[in-house]
Amino acid sequence: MTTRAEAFVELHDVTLSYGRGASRVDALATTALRVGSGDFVALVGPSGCGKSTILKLVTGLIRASTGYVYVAGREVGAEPVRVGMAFQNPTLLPWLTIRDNVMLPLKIVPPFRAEYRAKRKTEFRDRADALLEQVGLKGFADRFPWQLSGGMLQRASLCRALVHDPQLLMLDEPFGALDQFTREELWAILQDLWLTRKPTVLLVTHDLKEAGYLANRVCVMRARPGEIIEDCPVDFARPRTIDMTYTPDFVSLTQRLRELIVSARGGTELAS
Ligand SMILES: Nc1ncnc2c1ncn2[C@@H]1O[C@H](COP(=O)(O)OP(=O)(O)OP(=O)(O)O)[C@@H](O)[C@H]1O
Repeated sequence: MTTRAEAFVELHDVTLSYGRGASRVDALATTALRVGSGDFVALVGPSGCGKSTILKLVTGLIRASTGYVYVAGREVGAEPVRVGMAFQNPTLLPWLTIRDNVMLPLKIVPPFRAEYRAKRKTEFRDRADALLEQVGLKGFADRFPWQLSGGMLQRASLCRALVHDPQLLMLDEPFGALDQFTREELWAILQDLWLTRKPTVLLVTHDLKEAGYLANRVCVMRARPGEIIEDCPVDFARPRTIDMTYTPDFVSLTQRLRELIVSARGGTELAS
């Protein structure tokens, strides 16, 4: 088995094609990506450039056509890695309370599963409640998902993604369905969660301001074939604020990212 020590996540000369023959889609051309432990990397680019494909490769949902994917120094799938995930749709279970939804990974993911059965439920409950308090949902633990707004559901979904202290947090457009004000509130909450826990984060987003606010690096991709065309460091001090997003340096970063995506699309207009 191949091992790799240096980066927490590494795509080493990976290509990925879906399907075969006439229906084959080359989703990723030769791609290299290295993400250090505790780093926060955003993937941005036009629709269909392969952002979600990279997340699927890193979680082991699909296998690279060529090349290797390493997570925690081992080929993906070789060793279980604690992963937390959040998507555009919060996907909470409607028949469980918010607290029980947040505790779900502790019932499923080893080693917590065994500990849960061994009656550490009270401790786990406190852990879920502390997280809910950190994201401003104190007092909502006993409610059901249908009783919460979209922004509150997404906060709960972040708690569920983090409750088992994942080494790797995968976020696929987690705030894409929310209004701008709620989204900005959640950026602050996610930054706070990341600063206190420091998981390695891969964030897929179409929102360049979101990428610049949250990430330490923004990887810009282009489509057909999908590839990373630029890896931009983002050096603004933490904790970042919404005011920072109006500074000239931040505006010029998002402008540059936008120009890269416009040229990657091969056009002069950008829809979003
Ligand atoms: N299961 C599949 N079968 C065939 N083609 C696929 C499959 N999944 C993705 N693709 C194709 O692979 C390419 C990359 O898809 P992917 O979903 O990774 O892009 P993306 O950058 O996440 O797009 P979006 O921003 O629209 O979500 C696209 O051309 C897509 O149509």
